[in-house]
Amino acid sequence: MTAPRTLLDKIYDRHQVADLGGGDMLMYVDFHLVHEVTSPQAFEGLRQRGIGVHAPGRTLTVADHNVPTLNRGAGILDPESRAQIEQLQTNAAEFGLPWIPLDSVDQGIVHVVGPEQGLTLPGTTIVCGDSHTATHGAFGALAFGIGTSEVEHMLATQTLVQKRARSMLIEVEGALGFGVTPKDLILAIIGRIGANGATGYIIEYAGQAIRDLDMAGRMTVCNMSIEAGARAGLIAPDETTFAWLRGRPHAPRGAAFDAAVADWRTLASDPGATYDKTVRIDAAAVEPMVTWGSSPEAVTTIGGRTPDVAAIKDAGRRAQIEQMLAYMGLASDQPLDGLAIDTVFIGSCTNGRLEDMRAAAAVARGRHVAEGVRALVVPGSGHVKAAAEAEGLDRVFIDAGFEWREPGCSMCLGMNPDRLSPGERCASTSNRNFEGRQGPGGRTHLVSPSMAAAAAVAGRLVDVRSLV
Ligand SMILES: CC(C)[C@H](C(=O)O)[C@@H](O)C(=O)O
Ligand code: SF4
Repeated sequence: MTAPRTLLDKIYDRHQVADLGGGDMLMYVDFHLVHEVTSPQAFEGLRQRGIGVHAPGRTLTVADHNVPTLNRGAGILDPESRAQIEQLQTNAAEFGLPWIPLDSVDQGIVHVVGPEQGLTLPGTTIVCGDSHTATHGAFGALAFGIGTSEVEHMLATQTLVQKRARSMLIEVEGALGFGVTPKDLILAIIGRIGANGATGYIIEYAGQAIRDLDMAGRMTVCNMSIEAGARAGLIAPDETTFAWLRGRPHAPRGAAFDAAVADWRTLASDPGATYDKTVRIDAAAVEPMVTWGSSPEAVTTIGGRTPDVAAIKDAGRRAQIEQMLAYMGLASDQPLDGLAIDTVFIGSCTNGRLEDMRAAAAVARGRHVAEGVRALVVPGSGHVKAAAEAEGLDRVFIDAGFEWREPGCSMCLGMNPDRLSPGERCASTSNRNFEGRQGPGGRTHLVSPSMAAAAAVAGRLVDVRSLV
């Protein structure tokens, strides 16, 4: 009898091409997603070496970070952004790779596009020159971000040198309470284990609360694995996964789909499989969360307060927290509920899916954005946008005073025109609150889509549960 294996072990075993010794393996990678930011030097490297792309059919190029979300027909005004996107398009043409044009309904944030197209499949390996590639782990795919030199190695060989990561099981038992979302769950997990809590690990999320999540929720959770330091996050594929994938453009079809499902069912971790570390979370204890600092671990419940600086014994830690509070324009021991905000951003690869749009629209419906607040809703892809519009969500948002934009990374990070001004305070559904992330001097509070919509209508951070 073979020893019980985890989902991660099974994916490693299926993809190991060669044992390189010293704990390293050469890993076959099934799919490579490529965006405009981390690929230019990789293509240049191939050009200099006079080599092509090994598996063009297992590669997809799409621009997302630098794309404008308004007046796209007018072209890209910023010369650097324009050059970067044109370069990706040129590279795709030169190396014979599929490219999604900016005006295609298929365009969107790479981590929304991959699953939507059925390119993200259980048991596969997926990489992208982007840290939030962890998103795809929601399907039981081993998906992780790589650096530009690895992008070049991938393009040339469809393989990577990898060390087997340590495994961490995060078991979330029970059910999430009313008004509590997958975003709150992952923020609570990061608050609990810390921004480096999973460094060196790949997390498998399991337990009733995880099984109960829809695919959008699972993607939200896996997306932020990297914010806990993990290389990747994984969730065992189940009926929810299979139903979501059926009929997707690149998923297997007909009998091949059924055969694939039979195989995918074998991927779940075996009973008795062991992990290097286990963390248990009680779902019922999770509340709507909001970050107060410039690290995702600087998080508390909406009813919570900023840390009481005087009570922090460790001088280094105290200095760090004082620095974060100063950047955020917050005092020690200050309540978060009621804090006035200037801007709201609903979107990103964390929360830019149809289910997120619906959650935000449910709060926005029949209400209005508070005086003086700028509120952006940015669907994660053209398909999310079209599906939301088919349900009339665009009207709900527009009638409520939100701006309804074209898909892209948008205000998740300041690489395109959607930015915060210095000192501006934003309730954001994105995944990082680092200093300057949404624009120099911008102050980011990470929240769920419903909490972001609640902040927009109230003009301040507020417990969404008090609005319903
Ligand atoms: C630009 C890209 C390399 C970066 C990443 O790796 O994640 C970005 O997507 C981000 O979210 O910070
Ligand atoms: S939406 Fe944000 S986190 Fe996701 S890929 Fe774009 S910049 Fe990175």
